[in-house]
Amino acid sequence: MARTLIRGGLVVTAAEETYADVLVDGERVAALAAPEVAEAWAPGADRVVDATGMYVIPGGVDAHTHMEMPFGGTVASDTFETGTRAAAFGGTTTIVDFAIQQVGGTLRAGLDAWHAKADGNCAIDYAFHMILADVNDAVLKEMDQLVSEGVTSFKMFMAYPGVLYSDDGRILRAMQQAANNGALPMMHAENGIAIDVLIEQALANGRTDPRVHGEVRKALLEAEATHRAIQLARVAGSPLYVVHVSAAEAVAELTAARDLGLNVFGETCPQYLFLSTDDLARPGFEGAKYVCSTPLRPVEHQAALWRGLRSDDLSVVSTDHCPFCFVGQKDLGRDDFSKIPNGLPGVENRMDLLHQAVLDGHITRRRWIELACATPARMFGLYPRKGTIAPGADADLVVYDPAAEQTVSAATHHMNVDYSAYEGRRLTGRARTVLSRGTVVVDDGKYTGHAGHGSYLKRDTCQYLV
Ligand SMILES: NC(=O)NCCC(=O)O
Ligand SMILES: [Zn+2]
Ligand SMILES: [Zn+2]
Repeated sequence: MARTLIRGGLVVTAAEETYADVLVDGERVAALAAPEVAEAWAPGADRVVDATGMYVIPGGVDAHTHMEMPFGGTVASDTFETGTRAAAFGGTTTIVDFAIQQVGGTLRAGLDAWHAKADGNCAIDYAFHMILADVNDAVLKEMDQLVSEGVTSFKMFMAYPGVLYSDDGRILRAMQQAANNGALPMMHAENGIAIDVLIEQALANGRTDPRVHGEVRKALLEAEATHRAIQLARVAGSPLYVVHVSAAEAVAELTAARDLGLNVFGETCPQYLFLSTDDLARPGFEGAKYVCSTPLRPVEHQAALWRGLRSDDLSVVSTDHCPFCFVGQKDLGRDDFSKIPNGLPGVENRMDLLHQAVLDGHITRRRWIELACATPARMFGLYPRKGTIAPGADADLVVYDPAAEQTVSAATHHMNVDYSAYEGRRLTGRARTVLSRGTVVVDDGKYTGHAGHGSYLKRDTCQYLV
């Protein structure tokens, strides 16, 4: 089993920052050691990585991706192979993707289909949540089985009527089941029925361009659904994780719930922190590149999101990576914004954007690691195997250069999509060397991993409950 020594870096975890050498034995971290101890270990090492002037951080855990997701008559453009490779370049070493139940189908069939897409193709480790698209008695029983197989979180949609939507009764029943089997319900909280009325009215008035997507998906309808989801979870006695929170009013609902001591958690995504309705309103059809749901909000909402991230009313930053090419995919909605496939690319950019947030004073360095590595690992039952650097943990490690300058661009990114949502943005900080279970998968800008290195992770239940 190969031994690696990572020498001279500042080890940053959610819990502490310390100068230490990291000893890796095979797939695991063996120890964090003082230089004299590492010195004695070094002759037996197969590889020594010089991390002087660098941070050594846990690999990122992106708990919200959609590789190869079918949506709006097309399929998200990153495969598990291309998407996980891009994630590795960006310092993310674990993804939790969403398997989807077909309406009328079983959870088993949905999960098997996602295993078939991912198996043998991933550059980094991966796990699955399950999307419940058709809750019924049989599905409720199947949920228990999935929990025992390590699929311990279930996403439901209050949005997208006729597609992935669940009504309140179905949501309540699934939450009751989760209250019994330990699973974590996840919610896409937007009032989709009301939004569909506003979409129809906008189109009837000839308003077809991308900016209207942001206008009809109102912040109040995100807040209303967030409130309703929280009350349903209280009635069921289950915890709740609200995905891709974008509106200040929705953060206020989470704050109120958390002030009551409820097991209610919020996630936001880099696009809501760094982009806004100004991007949706770009000239011509450019705004289509920024169509996602929940939508980008006016820039004023960002302050509430940053505040929520500092106060832990928002506990996780995931990407909701769901890329669609501008040419051939986003343009399905050229004459009707409601036909633009929803989703943004970002799995490669998350760690760097959040590091920039550290430099900009929004969050501390340790909070960066907490939001992007430790808490998602805890939330989804992967800790301490993932999300930290400690003896016995998987050696998913990033040697991070905090001074490297980069200009984000589709010309240089590794995601399989023809545009970058952050094109031209200058960032300081970049992953230099990335290890996944002890194997160097990215080395100084070069990919050294391979498809199939990534393993499926069977997850425990949520480790973040109060
Ligand atoms: N978010 C988005 O726009 N697309 C992916 C599906 C979802 O998460 O709702
Ligand atoms: Zn969603
Ligand atoms: Zn999503």
